[in-house]
Parts: sequence; C-alpha cells; structure tokens
Amino acid sequence: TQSTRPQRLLGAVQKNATRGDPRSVVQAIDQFCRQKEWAMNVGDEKGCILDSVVSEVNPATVLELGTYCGYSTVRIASLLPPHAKLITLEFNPDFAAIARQVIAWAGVEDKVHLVEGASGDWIPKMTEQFGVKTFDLVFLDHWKDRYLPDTMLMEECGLLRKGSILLADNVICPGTPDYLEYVRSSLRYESQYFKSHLEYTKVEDGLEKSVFLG
Ligand SMILES: Nc1ncc2ncn(CCCCCNC(=O)c3cc(-c4ccc(F)cc4)cc(O)c3O)c2n1
Ligand SMILES: [Mg+2]
Repeated sequence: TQSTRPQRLLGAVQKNATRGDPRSVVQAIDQFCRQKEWAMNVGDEKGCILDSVVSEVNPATVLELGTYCGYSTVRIASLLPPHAKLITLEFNPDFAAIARQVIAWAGVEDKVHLVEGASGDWIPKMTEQFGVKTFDLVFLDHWKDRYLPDTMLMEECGLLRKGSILLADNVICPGTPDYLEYVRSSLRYESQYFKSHLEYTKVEDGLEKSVFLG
C-alpha cells in the first residue's frame, strides 16, 4: 500500500539523522522538505525565531497545539532546561504515531508528553490531568480558526499568568486574522510580529509573540 508523507518524512529521519541528536533530526526533516516533499513544519527560518523565543523564556512548562510530525516539538524540547515539561496536543492519530517515533529518535521523549485529542477538549483538563497550573510558553500551530477560541479558553481556565508568552505560527499564511486582531488590540496582551516566510518557500508568513499581562 502507498506510504503517507509523514511516513516518508519519518523514513528520512531514520535514514539521515543520528539517534539521540535532536539537531540532526531537525536538519534531516528540513532537508527532506526542501529536496523531496513540502510539509507543514514550522521550518528552519521560522524555527530560528522559535528557538530564540524559547531560549529567552527558558520555560518550565510549555504547551504546543498541533504536533504534526514533531518537528517543532523536537526543536523546543532540545532547548528546555532539565526538569521542564512540554505537553503537545495532536488531533490526528496517524500524525501522532509518526511524531512519537520522531520524538523518540531525537531522544527527547523524557521532556515531552504527547496527548492525542482536540485542544478544545484538553485545555480544560490540563490542570487535573497533568498538574500544570500555568504555562510559561504556548506555541500555537493547529487549526488556524482555533487560535482565538483556545486562547480565550486558556484565559478562562487560568492557564496563563502575568508574563506567559503565546507564540503563534502562520499568522499571515494561511492566516489567523481574528486572533491577530484580538492580541494586537487587547489591553491584556503586548504583541510583536516577527516577519518571515512560509516554511521552505518565499511566500510571506510570520510568528506573532504575545505577552499576557494578567
Ligand atoms: N483543535 C485542534 N486540536 C489539536 C490539533 N492537532 C492538530 N490539529 C489540526 C491541525 C491541522 C494542521 C494545522 N496546521 C496547518 O494547517 C498549517 C498549514 C500550512 C499551509 C498549508 C498549505 C498552504 F498552501 C500554506 C500553508 C502551514 C502551516 O505551518 C500550518 O501549521 C488540531 N486541532
Ligand atoms: Mg504552522
């Protein structure tokens, strides 16, 4: 039977990356996506911006919405301090199965908790299920029309504290207009746009970094 793109991406990781070396996993995926098949990873250019925000925040608790194949999961986890925790939500079981193997190949599984399910269902259960009080950093990379409702839900559930950072992918392409309008106009956020490009292309895209002011 035909393999899927995520399966071929995993194959490229197992063939070209060194077990236990997260940077080589990131490099193998970027090479596969540039030379073989485009895939919706945050990519190398926006990935460098992601790395700089993660390093600056040095978070103890991270929530990632939308795991896909685990590319940004591995990028973030490789920069976390020893006892930090990254919870990543993936709706699609086939993507989740691939992501688990990519995360394991990179050797960062001890820092990562991959949960299969929809953000709207799981955000209200974060505290009771994982003992997380608040998130220091949230990386939004899931359905673009869920960025705003899930941000409001995180506020309502008390998962954001003064200084929590939201970093949102794809605010230009595919675009998240209602989310951008909200974080840029709300007095409860201080927002900053990092102009970049859609992964592996010359199309404009960018990341929006928003600090929750409490
Ligand atoms: N609620 C909930 N909870 C949990 C979940 N887990 C997964 N999902 C569903 C997420 C499905 C994938 C989301 N990502 C994208 O759609 C995406 C698309 C492009 C793109 C595509 C084609 C173009 F021509 C141009 C740009 C580029 C990107 O960087 C993207 O991230 C969930 N939903
Ligand atoms: Mg994205």
